[in-house]
Amino acid sequence: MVLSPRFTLNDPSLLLSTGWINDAPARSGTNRTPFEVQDPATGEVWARVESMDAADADAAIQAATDAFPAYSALPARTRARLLLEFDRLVRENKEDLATLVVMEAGKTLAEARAEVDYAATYSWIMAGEAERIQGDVLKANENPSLRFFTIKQPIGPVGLLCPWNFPIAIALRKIATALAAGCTVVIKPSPETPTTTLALALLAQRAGFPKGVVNVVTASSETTPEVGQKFCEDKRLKKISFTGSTNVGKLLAAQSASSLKKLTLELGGNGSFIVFEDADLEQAADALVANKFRNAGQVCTCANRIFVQASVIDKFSELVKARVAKLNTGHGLDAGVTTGALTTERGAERAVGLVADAIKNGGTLHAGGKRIGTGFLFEPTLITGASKDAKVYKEEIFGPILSIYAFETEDEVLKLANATDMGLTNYVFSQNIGRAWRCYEKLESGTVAINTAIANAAESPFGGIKESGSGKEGGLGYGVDEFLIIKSAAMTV
Ligand SMILES: O=CCCC(=O)O
Repeated sequence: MVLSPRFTLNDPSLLLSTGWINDAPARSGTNRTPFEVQDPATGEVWARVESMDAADADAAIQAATDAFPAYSALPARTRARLLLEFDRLVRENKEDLATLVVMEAGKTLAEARAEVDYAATYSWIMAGEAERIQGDVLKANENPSLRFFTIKQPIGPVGLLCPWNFPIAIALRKIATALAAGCTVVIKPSPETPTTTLALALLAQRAGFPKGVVNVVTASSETTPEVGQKFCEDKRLKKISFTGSTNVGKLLAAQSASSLKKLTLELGGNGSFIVFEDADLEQAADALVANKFRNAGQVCTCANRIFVQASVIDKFSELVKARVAKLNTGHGLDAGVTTGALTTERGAERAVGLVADAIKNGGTLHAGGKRIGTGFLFEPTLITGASKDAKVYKEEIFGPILSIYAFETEDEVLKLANATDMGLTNYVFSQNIGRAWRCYEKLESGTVAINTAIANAAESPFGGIKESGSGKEGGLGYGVDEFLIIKSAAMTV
């Protein structure tokens, strides 16, 4: 393990470099070379983590399978108490978890702390969900002597596949929901961000979750495809919850076909941020900059296509430009930094290509546009006037690049916003309540945020439509239902 001198942890035991199976550090059976974890802001390697493969995943799945009967039989209140202790430990270790998030994902410390707070809203709400899992009693409509019942039961051991952009929030959201439902888990973090997931597994153990309930398979970028395939094809796992790209989501769906596994897929977005001439433009500009440059733009719910009504586009663009000029890009642990790094080298290179393509397609660059330093830092970038042939319009940007387009009418912008295969999150800024409501109803996305950049919270069900995925996470009942089966009964009285 290489430990960067840039940081220390209050509890150094939280930094693990192996997988985690049956409540113990787990090495790969095939002795592969451990994979490297880079500091995205500098490119330095600061940790090496066990590279596990499909055979190691098999052992983790067996551990979750063995633990399932006893764990799923625990009273809901016991599961709730375990989750509350887990939640307490996450909050108690907030600084260390946030530091790990900065070091592996490249966020600023403020963003990483906010991510830990956000993550813990899921462990908190899921503790309550454990006790709210109930069934129904129904009288038969045609036959007075028949009664129907339903009970909800945990679906079984589950596989959780996580991305690198919210290493703690997405992992904890999935783990806590599965545990509330009574499922045991095998989780595979992204190769870029394994250490926060491992710290969570250790905290789950400290919270008292029984052996084998939470298992972690740390795969490298080389072994990730075989581990993903193993999760999908192995019949002991009854469900996969995946967050990541639409392409990988489609691949996992195809691989899961042989076992007809239940899937929750949180996939890519290409959301619109619509600013009408009757909007509070200052509020909309603040929200846009907060939304677009959060985590250097690497958020599936980031606005991708910014549509501004032609009558206010110049004024609005100036407001945005002034705000972008105040952003300060750098290492997330350094004071005064507002915008961290892209998490991967390929992300930074892609951003370079997207800017070049936007300029080739008629765009004017008003700010940013370049990589900085030795790592994967990229300047917050503002472009106007690019055509709709530009990749920044057609593809999910996933970087700190903001590209603004003009529209004339409500009908026109709704058509433009919906003309995409994606349907995750759209944003609408207008002081006209009727217009805002019409947009909410007509926009084709799982979420519509109105006059706010905050689209998600643990109490609100989150999940896309169209090629942005299927199923929900969080929300009251919705997220936990994804990890449950409904069993019906009929009885003569
Ligand atoms: O990148 C997607 C995660 C979005 C969220 O949980 O707020």
